[in-house]
Formats: sequence, C-alpha cells, structure tokens
Amino acid sequence: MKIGIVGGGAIGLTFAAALARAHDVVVLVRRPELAALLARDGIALVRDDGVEIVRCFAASDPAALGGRDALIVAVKAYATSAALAPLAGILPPHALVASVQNGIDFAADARAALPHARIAAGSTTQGAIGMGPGRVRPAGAGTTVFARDDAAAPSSDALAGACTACGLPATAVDDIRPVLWRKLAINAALNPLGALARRSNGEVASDPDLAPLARRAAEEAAAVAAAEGIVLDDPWAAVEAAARATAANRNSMLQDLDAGRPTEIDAIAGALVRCAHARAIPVPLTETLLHLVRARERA
Ligand SMILES: NC(=O)C1=CN([C@@H]2O[C@H](COP(=O)(O)OP(=O)(O)OC[C@H]3O[C@@H](n4cnc5c(N)ncnc54)[C@H](OP(=O)(O)O)[C@@H]3O)[C@@H](O)[C@H]2O)C=CC1
Ligand SMILES: CC(C)(CO)C(=O)C(=O)O
Repeated sequence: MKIGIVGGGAIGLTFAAALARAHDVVVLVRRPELAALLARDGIALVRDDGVEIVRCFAASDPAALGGRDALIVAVKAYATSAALAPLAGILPPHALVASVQNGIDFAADARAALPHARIAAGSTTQGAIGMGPGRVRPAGAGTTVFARDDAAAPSSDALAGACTACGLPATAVDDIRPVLWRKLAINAALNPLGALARRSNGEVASDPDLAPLARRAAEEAAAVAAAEGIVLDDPWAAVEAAARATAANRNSMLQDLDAGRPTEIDAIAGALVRCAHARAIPVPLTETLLHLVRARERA
C-alpha cells in the first residue's frame, strides 16, 4: 500500500517506522530541515537495548503525497486544518484519510479541509515519546481503531490490517464515536489536572486532592457523551485503567506546557464544553480546567 504519514512527531514516526518495513511510506513534515534529516539519517527508534534506524521517504512539500492510497494523520489536533488543506487537489479521489489523534473533531476538521476525501477518524493507545528531531522512543504497545470505510480500496480494514501486520495492532469499527469519547473522557480527566498539578498519570488517579477532581471530570464527560447518545459505562474505571497502564507517564499536555508548545486543551476540554453548551449540560469543572490550562499556555 502507498501510505502517507502526516506529521513526523512521536506517533507519526512510530507508525512510519513500523509500516515502512512492508509498505511504500512517505512522511510529510512541516520543516524542510526535518525532511532533510530524515532523508539523511532515517528514523531512529530508541529502545533500552539500542537504537534501530529505519529508512523511509520524508518531504515537507505536500506534493510528495500525490498518489498515496491512504494517509494516517498524526499532527496535533489543532494542526489538522493547516496540515490537510494543502493536500486538496493533490490526493487521488480514492485516498483514505485516517487519524490517530486525540479529540473528537478530526472528521469535521478534515472534511472542511478536504471536502471530497474519504475521512476515517481514529484513535490509538499506542505510546510514543519524542526524543528530538527524527528520534522516537516507542512507549508501550497499544491498539489503534479506525472508523470503517469500505466504499473503495483501500478500506479502513485494509489499513488496519497493514498496521497489525507491521506490529501495531489495529481494527476498524462501524461506529468510532464510543472509542473517541472514551479516550476523550480519559484525556479530560487526566491531562489538565496532571498538567496543572505537574503530576504523573498514576499520581493524578491516586492523589487525595486530584483523584476526586479527575473522577468528576470523567463524569462530566460521560454526561455529555450520554446526551450525544453514547453510553460510557463506568468512566472512572476507564480513567483508572488508563492511569494504571501509563502510571509513570507525564501526560502529553504536561509535556507540551513544559516544552512551551501549545496543548490540545481545545480539542479535549474545549470540545467537551462546546458539546455541553449546545445541549445545556453543566460542566463547571471542565470549563474551569479549560480556562486554567489556556491561561497557563499564555504564561
Ligand atoms: N505520543 C503519543 O504517545 C500519543 C499521541 N496521540 C495523539 O497523536 C497526535 C500526535 O501526537 P504526537 O506525535 O505525540 O505529537 P508531536 O508533537 O510529537 O508531533 C506532531 C508533529 O506534527 C507536526 N506538524 C505540525 N503541523 C504540521 C503540518 N502542517 N504539516 C506536517 N506536520 C505538521 C509537528 O511538526 P513541528 O514539530 O515542526 O511543529 C510535529 O512533528 C496527537 O493528537 C496526540 O494526542 C495519541 C496517543 C498517544
Ligand atoms: C492516556 C494519556 C493520558 C496517557 O498519557 C494520554 O493520552 C496523553 O497523555 O495524552
């Protein structure tokens, strides 16, 4: 399969390195110097027992994605429109544009940027930590789920099969919304609190001050999900399970704040607050966390 990876950060390079073993992969990056570095040195997969170099083609010119059958979008949620809009007129009509982003707005953002493309939202629990340009440490095996689209080839099942065969287990499902909302509830509970209190995921879920707040944030997310017709059974159990599985992790929002980068707060708490307002559901804690993280981003 001719696969394009949009975004050469932690998760993009993880998928690119895995898929490049069996497929024709092009990574679209934002900065020409990163494209040059990847072309020269390859992707460096950093593991405890050493560094593995994986070769693949990288470019900063969107034209490099012409002729791709499928894209996996791995930019931060706030960069979807900027990353995809230049691809209009470049992608072939049959191309499948899938995502592994956090948040629930990928389909709408991608559809606005590429009105004629086949869009498949998705989500992953695969972990990856950026170790500098072109270098990534795979951090914990997870699973990836794509929205099913079998209207043309390649289908989402075929893309998921390609990921699985390359060591990144993936499936396609008819209704992606419960998957996206479950991850949203986990991120809404752990990320802002961990980022503001500067604590690991395990600490957020066990600290006597933070855990009750995380639980309330998860319950607010579940209430909004319910109004959207999506039942999230025991959202706190889902948060606790995610916190256990990633106990030592400093969540991505905390890492972004520490690095002076924008966070995905708008794609997480912001998206929840927008849905809650539209359905007149009170989410006072999520709103408070949204404002606090935004203010912290500006500090
Ligand atoms: N890392 C992880 O373990 C997980 C991440 N995710 C999700 O995956 C998504 C990606 O996360 P992650 O890889 O960690 O983030 P990173 O910040 O490591 O990578 C994002 C990359 O996107 C690039 N980018 C930004 N704008 C563009 C553009 N217009 N064109 C091409 N590339 C662009 C950035 O380049 P530049 O540096 O030049 O700005 C950066 O390299 C997020 O939604 C995240 O929530 C989900 C599960 C786990
Ligand atoms: C699940 C969690 C909280 C793992 O760190 C995550 O998705 C993130 O950090 O954004």
